[in-house]
Formats: sequence, C-alpha cells, structure tokens
Amino acid sequence: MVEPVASRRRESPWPLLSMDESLAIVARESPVLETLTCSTWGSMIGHIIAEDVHAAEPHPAFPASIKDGYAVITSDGGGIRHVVGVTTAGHTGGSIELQPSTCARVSTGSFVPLGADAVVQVEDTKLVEQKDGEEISIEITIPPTLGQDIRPIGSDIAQGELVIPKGCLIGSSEIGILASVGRTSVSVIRKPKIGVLSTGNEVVDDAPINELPFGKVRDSNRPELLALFASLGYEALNCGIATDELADTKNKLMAALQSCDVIVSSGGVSMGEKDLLKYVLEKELNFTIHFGRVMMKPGKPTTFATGMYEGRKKLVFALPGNPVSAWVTAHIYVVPSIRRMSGHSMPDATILRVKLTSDVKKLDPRPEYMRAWLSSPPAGSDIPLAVMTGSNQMSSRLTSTRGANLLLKIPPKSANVTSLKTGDVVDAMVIGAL
Ligand SMILES: Nc1nc2c(c(=O)[nH]1)N[C@H]1C(S)=C(S)[C@@H](COP(=O)(O)OP(=O)(O)OC[C@H]3O[C@@H](n4cnc5c(N)ncnc54)[C@H](O)[C@@H]3O)O[C@H]1N2
Ligand code: MOO
Repeated sequence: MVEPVASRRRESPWPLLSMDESLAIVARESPVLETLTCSTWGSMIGHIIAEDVHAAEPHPAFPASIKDGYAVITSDGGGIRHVVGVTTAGHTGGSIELQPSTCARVSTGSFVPLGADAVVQVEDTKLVEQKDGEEISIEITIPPTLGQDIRPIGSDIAQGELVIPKGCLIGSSEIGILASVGRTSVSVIRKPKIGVLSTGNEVVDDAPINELPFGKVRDSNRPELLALFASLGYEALNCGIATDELADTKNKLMAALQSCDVIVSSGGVSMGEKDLLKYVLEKELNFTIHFGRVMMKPGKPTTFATGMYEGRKKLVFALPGNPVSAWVTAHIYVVPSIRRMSGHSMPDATILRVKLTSDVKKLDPRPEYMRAWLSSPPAGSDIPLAVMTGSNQMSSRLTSTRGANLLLKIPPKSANVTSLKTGDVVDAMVIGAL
C-alpha cells in the first residue's frame, strides 16, 4: 500500500549521492549484451564488432596499375616501344606477356601484364606511329624506375592482415573495409532496446493547439527522448503515458519491461504524493533501487534501478519530470550506459576544456550542468568558447536545450568560489555534433 499523504515522509529517505558515486553504480550495473550475427550492411552500422576480421585474400589480388599509361620493362629505359596489347580495368586475362622493347596500354586499376615491371603515365609519353586510330608505337620520355606506379599483390591489404579488430565501432569506413575483403556477415554486440515512458495525470499527448485542458501539459519528454535514442542509433519504443494510478504505472512498466532492455521514464520520482515510480519499482516489481537522489542540478531526483524480469536483467532510469532535467540526465546517465551495454570501450562523453563567454553570477551548492554550444577559439587562443543557450537555465525551460552540443560542468559553490566570470575555463561534456 502507498501510505496516505498525511503520513508521508517530509524528508527524502534517499541519500544524496555524489555524481561520481552514481555514475560508478550505473557503469557497474550496465552489462555488455550478447552477440548476434548481422548479414546486411544496414544492420551492422552502429554496432561494435565482436570478432577480429582478417583478410582471407590479398588486395589487390593482382599487380595493378596506379596510372593510365603503359606497362613497360624498366631495363628498356626510355625511347620507342611497340604497343602490343591493352588491359583495361576489369580485364581478366593474363594472355599478354611483354617482350623487350614492347609495352601494353593499361588503365588505372587494371592488371599489369606479365613481364612488365613498371608503368609509365601517359603524360610522360609521345605518340610515334598510329594506324586507323590505334597506337602502333610510342616514345617514353622519362625512363621508368623499377616498380614505378604498380600496386603489388597485397600492397593495400596483405593476406591474413587484421583489417578490423574486435571492439571497433562499425561505421561507413568499416562497411567499406568489410566489403573489400568479401565479408557480408559478422558477429556484433547487440544494442539494447529502450522503452520510453512518461508519467503523470497532467501529461497529455493529443491536445490540439489552443485546446490544452486547464492544468495539463503537453508531453515533450517522450518525443524528445525517443528522438535522442533514435538519433544515436538505438531502437526506442514508445511506451506511452502512465497515469498517477499505481495499477497503471505498474502495468505500463511491465509492458515496457517485457519488450525492452532499458526503460527510461520521466516524472514521478520526487516528493509529491503521486510520485509512485520508486514505490512500484521496489515494492511491486522487486527491483533494487541503487540511488534515488543525486547531488546535481538539474536532476536531483534521478533514480536508477535494476531487476530481473522474465529471466533477464533490466535497467530502469526513472528521470525527473522537468523537461530539461530529463534531457540532461538522459545524456549524463542513460547514453553512457547504453553505449557500455553495446560494447563501447569508451562509453563516456568526450570532455573539452572551454572558456565561458558569460558570467555565472551565483554558483549552486550542487554541480550544475548548463547548456551551451561550442564556438571556435578567438585569435591568439587555443581554448574554444562556450556560448550559453541563454541566461535562464531553469529545469522547466526546455528552450535552454535548443542547439546545445555541450553540457558545461559548472562546479558547486565552495568557501572560496561563489561565482564564475567570462573567460573562466570549465570542463564541458560533448553531447552533440560539433
Ligand atoms: N518537495 C520537493 N519537491 C520537489 C523536489 C524536492 O526535492 N522536494 N525536487 C524538485 C526537482 S529538482 C525536480 S527535477 C522535480 C522532479 O519531480 P518529478 O520527477 O516527480 O516530476 P513530476 O513532479 O512528475 O514533474 C515535474 C514537472 O515536469 C513536468 N513534466 C512531467 N512529465 C513531463 C513530460 N513528459 N513532458 C513535459 N513535462 C513534464 C510536470 O508537469 C512538472 O511541471 O521535482 C521538484 N519537486
Ligand atoms: O534537479 Mo531538478 O532536476 O532541478 O529540476
């Protein structure tokens, strides 16, 4: 039973963890998922590869010309050559064999005929004789050197070479490498499927403009979080809105747990009488709540739980409902966790040192994550600038996230430092394209 409101606690029972403690717990509780086989290029993208890929064949598989020109014998030096044949890219025959004083016309990427040991580019030749438009003989104006403009067998990729090590993120270049060595199917680490759930009787998702019922708010957290995970290459499932009823919260959570590895909810985790998430997770679903409050701004009621559901470990990030808090805590906690589960060896955001372009007049007792975007260093400096998305950084003001690609790590107030000034240097998490 949820306790009656009059006898509710007037202080949170949840210890206020430090950022470091809470992040270490999430890292510890985020397991690397199992492997699966991907057999199409599209399905491989964004996965961490789970095997070393070696080239079974050399590349190129034949001596290939680097230039459009003539395959020649170096010891012939410069001077006149008879054009005895032609090989073009894709030519499969090896029938031509050069004899002294002869040459064969070759094009970039084509097979260099037997007997030839150099290629002379067409720019270093002159036409000497032709018949009906076909070359009979040419003159080499610059004597070739041995091996000039020929890619020997295996010079790009040697047979047996490790071309993609286990643990590498598969992107477009890796797809190209796999294609070049003929691998159409590889073993990868599965990426977690993420369920996104909103909570609260006030949250609606179908009110037309100018018809929002009094006391209601439009659901912005769910579309925004779904978009965040999708933009990072994860499958994210819309799990709807749970009302502030215990049964509905439990049912929506159970439905989400059934099909997802990670649940990201927003709202219902603070001190309100309808803040049911922690109760349902702990008492109804038998999950372990690892933390329920963190010393950070925004995001103080951030809650993290794990538990077994139908034989599999599930992670639940119950984020605060305030829109900025949900977005910021998703970047700080959920993104590194799902990257870790997907096998990334460096799942955390890149940290840059940046220079403030405005004052922070009053530091908070909690470390604060302010939204900003990166700007090039001014002339004479090598530290990039951080331009804040606005002076109003309240956790309800979602427009303070617009365009942000940095989360500035503003230190907490201390006995000596109570404010920051323009030009001060702080750490910043990179959270978007630069
Ligand atoms: N007595 C206390 N009250 C509050 C505390 C506290 O320590 N003691 N902490 C405050 C902080 S910090 C935050 S953050 C919020 C978080 O509370 P909840 O996670 O329980 O979130 P809700 O109360 O459900 O909602 C907060 C706020 O956000 C709006 N909201 C919720 N969901 C959505 C959504 N999907 N889309 C858009 N907006 C949403 C909701 O309407 C509220 O305005 O608690 C403080 N209170
Ligand atoms: O910590 Mo709450 O997330 O400030 O708004």
